[in-house]
Amino acid sequence: MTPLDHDLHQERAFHDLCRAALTRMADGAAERVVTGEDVSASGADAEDLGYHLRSHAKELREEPPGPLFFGRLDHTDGRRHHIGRRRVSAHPAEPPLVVDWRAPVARAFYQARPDDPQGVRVRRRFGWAPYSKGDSADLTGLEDEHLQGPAGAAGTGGGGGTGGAAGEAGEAGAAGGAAARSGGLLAAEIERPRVGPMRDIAATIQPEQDDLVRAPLGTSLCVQGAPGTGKTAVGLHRAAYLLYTHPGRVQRAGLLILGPNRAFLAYVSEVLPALGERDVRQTTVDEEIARAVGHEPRAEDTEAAAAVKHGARMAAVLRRALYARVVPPSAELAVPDGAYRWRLPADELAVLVEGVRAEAPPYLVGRERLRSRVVRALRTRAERRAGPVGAAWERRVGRSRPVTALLDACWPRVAPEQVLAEVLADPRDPALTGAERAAIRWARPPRSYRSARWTAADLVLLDELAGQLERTAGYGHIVLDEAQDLSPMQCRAVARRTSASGSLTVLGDLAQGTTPWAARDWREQLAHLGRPDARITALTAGYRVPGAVVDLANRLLGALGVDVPPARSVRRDGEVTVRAVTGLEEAVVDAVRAALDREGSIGVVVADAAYERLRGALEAAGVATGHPGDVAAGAPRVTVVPAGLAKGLEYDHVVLAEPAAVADAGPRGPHRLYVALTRAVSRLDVLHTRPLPGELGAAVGMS
Ligand SMILES: Nc1ncnc2c1ncn2[C@@H]1O[C@H](COP(=O)(O)OP(=O)(O)OP(=O)(O)O)[C@@H](O)[C@H]1O
Repeated sequence: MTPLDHDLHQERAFHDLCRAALTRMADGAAERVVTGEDVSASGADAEDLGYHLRSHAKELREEPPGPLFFGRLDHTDGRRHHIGRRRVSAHPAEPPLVVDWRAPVARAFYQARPDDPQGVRVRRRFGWAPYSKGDSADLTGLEDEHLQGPAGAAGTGGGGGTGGAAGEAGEAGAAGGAAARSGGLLAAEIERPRVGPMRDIAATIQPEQDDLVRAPLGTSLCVQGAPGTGKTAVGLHRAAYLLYTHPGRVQRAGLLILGPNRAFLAYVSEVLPALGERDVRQTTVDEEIARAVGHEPRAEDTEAAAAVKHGARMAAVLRRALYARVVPPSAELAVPDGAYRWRLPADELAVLVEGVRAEAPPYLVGRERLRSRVVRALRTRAERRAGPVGAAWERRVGRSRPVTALLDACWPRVAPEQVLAEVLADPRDPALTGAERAAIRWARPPRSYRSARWTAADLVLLDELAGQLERTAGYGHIVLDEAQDLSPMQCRAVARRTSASGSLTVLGDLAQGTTPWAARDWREQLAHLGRPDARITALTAGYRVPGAVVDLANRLLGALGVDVPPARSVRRDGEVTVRAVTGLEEAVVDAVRAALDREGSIGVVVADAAYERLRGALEAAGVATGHPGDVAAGAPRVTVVPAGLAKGLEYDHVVLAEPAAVADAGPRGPHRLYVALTRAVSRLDVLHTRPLPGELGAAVGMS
């Protein structure tokens, strides 16, 4: 038996031990569900404890069948830790057999280097055969990196990793990235073909990513990351890390993941459950807003109207419209009280109204504040004449008809819909130009605000008004993906949902901004997000896109009008072909047929307007196609993706049909083309009948 066989044998036996321990943990948790419900003191405790035990037992039962560890640390002091996606222990009181990757002791797995070994002698990575539900995990290889010790330098022991990739450790990849340097198993994982939904990267998080994942809870971060640098992965792993590290605080305060669209959310939906976190809300900004305001968009804005409505000035416009109904009283207030009648003159009331208005509280808080100031003034008068009064008196006077009538006149209750309907029926705010007012003015105002048909941008404005009326309940932490695409008004909606002590993880790429209002500067966007001082970090090492594709995409950067560092790929593989063709449909069908001969997913990225035509051509040729984000088992391998939906998605093989049509679609067309070009994990086929758009044509000409 070779030393490698011996090690593999031992690790397999250890894995069997862990598997048995996990089964016992699941059985034990199930048993505690029963006893926990019996022994609790009160019904409420039993319910609470029962809930926690039940979800723990369920979690353990639902533990995916995959490998229970992916790494091992041998420390110089003799300690040894296996590291996996969740803690496994033979007994709760004993040290764990497998340490959760989020535990402080696991950090060195991601951060230790030969020049900073952090007490680690050997870092071991494991290679596992691909597995699916119902299979037991099969250990096929391992790879040791000696960070210190007799050899004194990094190198491999073992070998025989997944896909025969081990044994290449120490080789510096084209980009010289940490991943490329540190071995075959890591490179094999990064270059693995994509099938089904996005997977977690707990086994291969890179040091610069780990720094972001483990940043303290109170730190708001902004990650400017080139395509495929792992922004989304970092955001999701950070969410899992925060839930593990501060379970009480984060769960109580709430954690929210916001992504760009449903297809994207479907693609990433499996990552958190695979990391043991099943109860995190993942939604889009638009859906979150629609849910909060209780409306669906039922009308469309013109481009000009949407641009005005999404602009930052609308916050003040709405505020002015809302506060226009706060007016000084026209007469004195007189409140009957038994034999007395307490009075406050109009000028004194006007001072109270102005005082509250100047404090700028949320509108409805202001109304109540005015009520209590009025009552306090009445109380002073009453006590001067009739002696002390108590809380019951204050409550009675505060709710009396004259006081409520005064409030209704000076600081009336109002619904967000009412204010917005007034603004859109007759926009007058001087902060808007005549053209802007004309753009948002309703052509045919509805009879009542209740029957208004709101647009998507209107919902954002309703949400803004709701936030001006009452403080919005905030989350403890929000992970916001593709944040460059949010308008100032959408940013404000996110800011409102972050509690005062809460924090944000803002992920995005200014070069991938495709909405008309996409940000060009992070500091500005962060100010709209209410976190102007958030730490901005750039990620440039790309784990998705092969070097050849990155080089091509980087040539477009100059034309995108944003200042971002170019990406570099840590991948050693990848192919790009650019072909002028005469019939686009036939060329796409041929390219897809050829791609189907190889492993992995295939995305046909097309201009939005060409979606039906090219999808029809593929179906007519007998090629089954799926929808973006359809990651269910058995979904077709080929997806036709309108460029407008391509954001955040990835496919092994991308066929990009007619880049000029993608680039021509609106002022942000070149940014869309940049997104489309950077979806390929292994191979990119560019097919064109029209001349390639400027920068791309020049890049191809040069290469
Ligand atoms: N450390 C890593 N190890 C293995 N795979 C990684 C690592 N980091 C990122 N990846 C993979 O690279 C791909 C791109 O990651 P991700 O989607 O998070 O990037 P992104 O920066 O959000 O990209 P984009 O801006 O283009 O949407 C994913 O398949 C992800 O799993």
